[in-house]
Amino acid sequence: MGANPRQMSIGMNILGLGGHSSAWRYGEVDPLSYLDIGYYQNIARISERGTLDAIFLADGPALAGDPGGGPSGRLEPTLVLTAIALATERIGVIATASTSYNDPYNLARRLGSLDHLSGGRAAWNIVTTAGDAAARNFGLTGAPVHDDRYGRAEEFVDIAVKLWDSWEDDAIIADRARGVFADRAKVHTIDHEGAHFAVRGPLNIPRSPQGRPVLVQAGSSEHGKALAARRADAVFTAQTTLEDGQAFYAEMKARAAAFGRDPDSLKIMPGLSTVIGSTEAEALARQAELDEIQGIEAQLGQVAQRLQLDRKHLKLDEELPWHLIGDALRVENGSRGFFDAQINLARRERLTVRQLAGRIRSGHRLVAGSPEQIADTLEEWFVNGAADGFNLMPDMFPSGAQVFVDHVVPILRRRGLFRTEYTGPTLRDHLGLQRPASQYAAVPHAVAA
Ligand SMILES: Cc1cc2nc3c(=O)[nH]c(=O)nc-3n(C[C@H](O)[C@H](O)[C@H](O)COP(=O)(O)O)c2cc1C
Repeated sequence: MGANPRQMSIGMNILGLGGHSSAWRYGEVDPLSYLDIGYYQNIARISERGTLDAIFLADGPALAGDPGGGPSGRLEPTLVLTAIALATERIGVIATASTSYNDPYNLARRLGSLDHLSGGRAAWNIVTTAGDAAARNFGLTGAPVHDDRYGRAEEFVDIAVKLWDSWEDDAIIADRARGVFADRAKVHTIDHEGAHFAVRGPLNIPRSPQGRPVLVQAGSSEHGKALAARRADAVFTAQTTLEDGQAFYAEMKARAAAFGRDPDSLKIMPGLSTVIGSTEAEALARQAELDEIQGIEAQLGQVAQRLQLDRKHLKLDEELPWHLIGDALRVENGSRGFFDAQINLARRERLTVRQLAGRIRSGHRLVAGSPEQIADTLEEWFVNGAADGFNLMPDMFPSGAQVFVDHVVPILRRRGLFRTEYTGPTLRDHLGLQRPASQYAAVPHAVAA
């Protein structure tokens, strides 16, 4: 019997009412659905019916964008994902949370609790949060500089892992007769003293069913890649061309190996924005209708924001103002990952601003096509060393998730590229990741009574 064929992982990224910023105007759901837990639970049930790996929620502790232009706020992810976990049985739940605007003990506790409540299906998408809007909600005048954000993030993640490990797997005894609930020698203080934090521990909940929540990292700068290579189980990334995807994939696998890790223990999951029709023509018509509703001005505003350019410098049918696009310093306040992905695409293909706006949606590669064409592009990246899986951003919910599950998943299954059923209860099972042991196992160091 040969080894199980390599199969892709697929996440469903519920971005508001859809990846297209005008989804709310299309009328498929009430514009306030992004505040209705039933809306999220419905998409999660559809995605679980398609045996997807996880529901993913992006996040930032600030109102993202113009409140007048559309539903730009977000409910707090761990609360939404708890309700999703209780409405589903297998699908994973990935919560984005910032290392810049949280503290390690409370966040480790919140995510550890989600992992317990979901039966081992939780993950943390680690971000450092670019932009001044969030900073100003926490007493700062602007975002901490990129290097400092990541210095804090590295220490933050190490503390969270120590806290999740602070109860060994066999710490719980629960012997009613003898009145012994846990083995004190297997519940450890972590005694962390670092540049940014001092945390004694232990965590006030035992180790979770999958050992620890899965760690996802989103951010493709040098610092982002270094953190992912050392610590992450998966990387959510934003490459827009197969070549860039292959280069990033090879680099990340090599970086993980350089930390002594099995390269397969780090899953590379590029984002993909989709518009799916029964034919390519139908998909393109749907995209054109949404773009028409949105208007080119709003699309240009998104390009300008991601490239940290003033809108007035963008000329619709000309190339980007290359003389204004500097080097890494320009993304001090943005995301290097998104910046590079768009610049590389525009430069390589000499795209006009209008063409670039039509190729990118929610910061990611946009493909509009039939179910076969969507399956083809997923297969192309998966078999050609550019992805272990994908984080999907359909143009609109719930129809965008429904059509993927009903028409693309069956094709992927027929091609042997995707599971037909869940083979285990935890998110680590879905992603093919090992269950990590506690770093304190067999360490003679008991918590002070
Ligand atoms: C694919 C991808 C997804 C991201 N999602 C978020 C998010 O949900 N919230 C957030 O604050 N930052 C998000 N970011 C930005 C970074 O995680 C983070 O804010 C960081 O400052 C910039 O990352 P980078 O410069 O390493 O790319 C994302 C970045 C990438 C590449």
